[in-house]
Order: sequence, then structure tokens, then C-alpha cells
Amino acid sequence: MSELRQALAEQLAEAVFQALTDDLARQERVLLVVSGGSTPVPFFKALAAKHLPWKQVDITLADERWVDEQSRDSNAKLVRENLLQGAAADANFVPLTTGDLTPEEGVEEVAKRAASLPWPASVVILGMGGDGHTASLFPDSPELTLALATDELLVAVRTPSQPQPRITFSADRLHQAKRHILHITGDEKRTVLANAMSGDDVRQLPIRAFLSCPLAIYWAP
Ligand SMILES: O=C1O[C@H](COP(=O)(O)O)[C@@H](O)[C@H](O)[C@H]1O
Repeated sequence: MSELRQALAEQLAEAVFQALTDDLARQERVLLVVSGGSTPVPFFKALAAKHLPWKQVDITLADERWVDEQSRDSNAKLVRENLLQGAAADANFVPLTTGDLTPEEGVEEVAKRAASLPWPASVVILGMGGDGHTASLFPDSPELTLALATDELLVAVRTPSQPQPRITFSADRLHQAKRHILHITGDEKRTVLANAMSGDDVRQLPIRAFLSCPLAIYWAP
């Protein structure tokens, strides 16, 4: 882990800590939506070390692969092992999978679970892939149009470029958050983001759906 990426993770953790603390001064519970993938691990560790009233914090994911929670591809496993540690284990984590075989079968149950969270989210932290996807809004997904347009909470997606089916919060639900942050690292993602900023076809680079939220960008080389 480079020093710059570590510093970025710590600055992001401080910003999220401040946002949750500010909201907790006005409301009983707060919701934090995080992303999976490899980028957020140092951020999760830095946030877990913050002195928050964790019992008042709900945490869920922007998206999830439809895999067993023990799978190394599970975003829930990543959150449990890196964020829900120490005092932060008192947070209420709401995962996005069920025991159903497919996300199409499980999406309704997950939506019921997610509906009980204290929306709007205080903060949504998005990641981004090299193809411009964010959450599980992929350029090559047949369900992209639905996920960008629906006012349902969640959408089951099957994407040719991805090995597993997935479930994702809809763009509408993510848009409703009070604050939006994009956490990315590396020159390749900086170039993808620059391309996204110089055009407007959301289907080509789905991160474009969040550029005017407004979106705070946390980037390090
Ligand atoms: O598939 C996913 O990838 C993106 C980015 O992941 P990274 O490994 O490049 O950091 C992530 O935002 C998303 O939640 C995850 O499901």
C-alpha cells in the first residue's frame, strides 16, 4: 500500500466520520452505503478505528455479487473482515444476498430488508471499474436501462463481462443520498474518470450518472 493511498483512505475516513457525526446530531440513526472491490480496504480499516456511536450506524453495500458470504468474491465478507471490527462491530450491517439460488429470486427479500434502513443515506461511497461501471451498473448489462430508470430499491443484474450474477441498488436510490463520494486509485481510473467528464452517454460509462450529484472525488496515484 503506497503512502499516498493510505493517506487518501485516512482523509476519506475522516470525512465520513464528520458526515456521520453531523447527521447523528440531528437524527437517531444514520445509514452509510459502501462499495466492495479492492480499493476500499484501507478506508474500511481507518473508519473502523473512529470513535463513533456505532450502535446507531447502519451499513449496507452499493452492490453485491450473488455468491455465498464465505466466498472471496463476497463484498459482505470484505466489509465484515475490514470494517466491522473492534467497536465498529456494533454497527448494524445489512447484506444484499439471501439463501436463494439467484438474485432474481432473492431481490424482493433484500428490498424488504433494505427498505427498513434510515434512508436517505448520509453518505454513499462509490467505486469505479476500468470499464466505467459503478455499483453494479455495467455498460454491458442488459438491465442497465432499468437500473438507471427504476424507482425500485434494487435490481438483479446479469452482465456478460462478469462471472457472477449480481444485485445493485438502483441509481435513483443511490442518488437520494445526502452526500456522494467516489473513491478511486491509479492512473487508469483517472483516465476513465477524465473520459467520463468529457462526455454524457451514461450507458457508455455509467459513473456519469453520478457526476452531478455533486460527487466528491477521492483519488490517489
Ligand atoms: O465489482 C466491483 O468493482 C467496483 C470497483 O472495484 P475495485 O476492485 O476496482 O476497487 C466496486 O466499486 C463495486 O462495488 C464492486 O462490486
